[in-house]
Amino acid sequence: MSAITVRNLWKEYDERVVLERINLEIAPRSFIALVGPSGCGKTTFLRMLLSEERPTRGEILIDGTPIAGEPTAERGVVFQRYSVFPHLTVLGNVLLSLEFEGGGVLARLFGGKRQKAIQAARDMLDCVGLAEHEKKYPAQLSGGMQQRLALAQTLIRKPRVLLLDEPFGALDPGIRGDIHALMRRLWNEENLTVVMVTHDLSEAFGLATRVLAFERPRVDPVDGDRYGAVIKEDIEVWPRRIAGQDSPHRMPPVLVSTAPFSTAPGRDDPAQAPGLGQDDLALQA
Ligand SMILES: Nc1ncnc2c1ncn2[C@@H]1O[C@H](COP(=O)(O)OP(=O)(O)OP(=O)(O)O)[C@@H](O)[C@H]1O
Repeated sequence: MSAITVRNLWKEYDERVVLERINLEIAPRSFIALVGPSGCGKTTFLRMLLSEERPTRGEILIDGTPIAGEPTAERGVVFQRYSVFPHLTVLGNVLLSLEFEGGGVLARLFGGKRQKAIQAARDMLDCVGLAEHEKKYPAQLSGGMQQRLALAQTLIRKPRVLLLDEPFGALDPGIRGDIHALMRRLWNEENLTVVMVTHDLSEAFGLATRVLAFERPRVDPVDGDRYGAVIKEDIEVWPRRIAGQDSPHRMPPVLVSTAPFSTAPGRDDPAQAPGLGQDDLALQA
């Protein structure tokens, strides 16, 4: 389960109303796309789901329980900017995520636990198509590969809710097709409810089960900050997509890449394999 309930949510910054009267029921394993004009509050909404921002009014519940006041492992996030650590290898980045989960930045895994963690990290890298690149550093990866690494870092912690803030916005169209296929597969295979902010309508309709459009319905000509955005449109994508039953051939061909997810060398491949890093915790087992 990972149903999200949003009740009468408002967000104001000083006198500025950004969002108002947001009411929403998100079913478990939905894939929600948030679209809308720049500045209408999409990222602010996502940050409230993550607890990086607090609502001015209203509440957010996951499975009927109000969300914790700070980010927790049940909610994972991937941003447009690459969030990987440049001085760690691919494997080191994923393993560090598990070590953080163990209890903050000072946590360390030892012995059998560490071996298990390394195996789990390798399995996750295999899942996102980076198994052959575990010894490389982020600078040696393409943009698409770095975003796959960011996804692996987040998913290794087994979040129930995955929050994506324009995660593929910086990728060129060919690579986006590959990572869309990966995203579709992860949503189908993992037990995830996904909320994704995007400016790309074809991405929204190509991946999501439901598209929510935020917009300011009222404008005060004297006080532009008086009214916030609301959910103006709430569109269920048709034919209906169901997690675990979705397959690329059911989707409108114009909206999605039909290219199968591939780990073969090519445009999304890095240059060279580097040596091992002395400071990489993953490789000190
Ligand atoms: N910490 C903050 N303090 C004050 N104002 C903020 C803060 N964070 C966001 N805002 C304002 O809230 C509004 C909504 O911002 P937000 O980033 O959520 O919009 P968005 O829809 O995600 O925009 P974009 O599509 O351009 O990323 C903007 O006017 C922004 O300036």
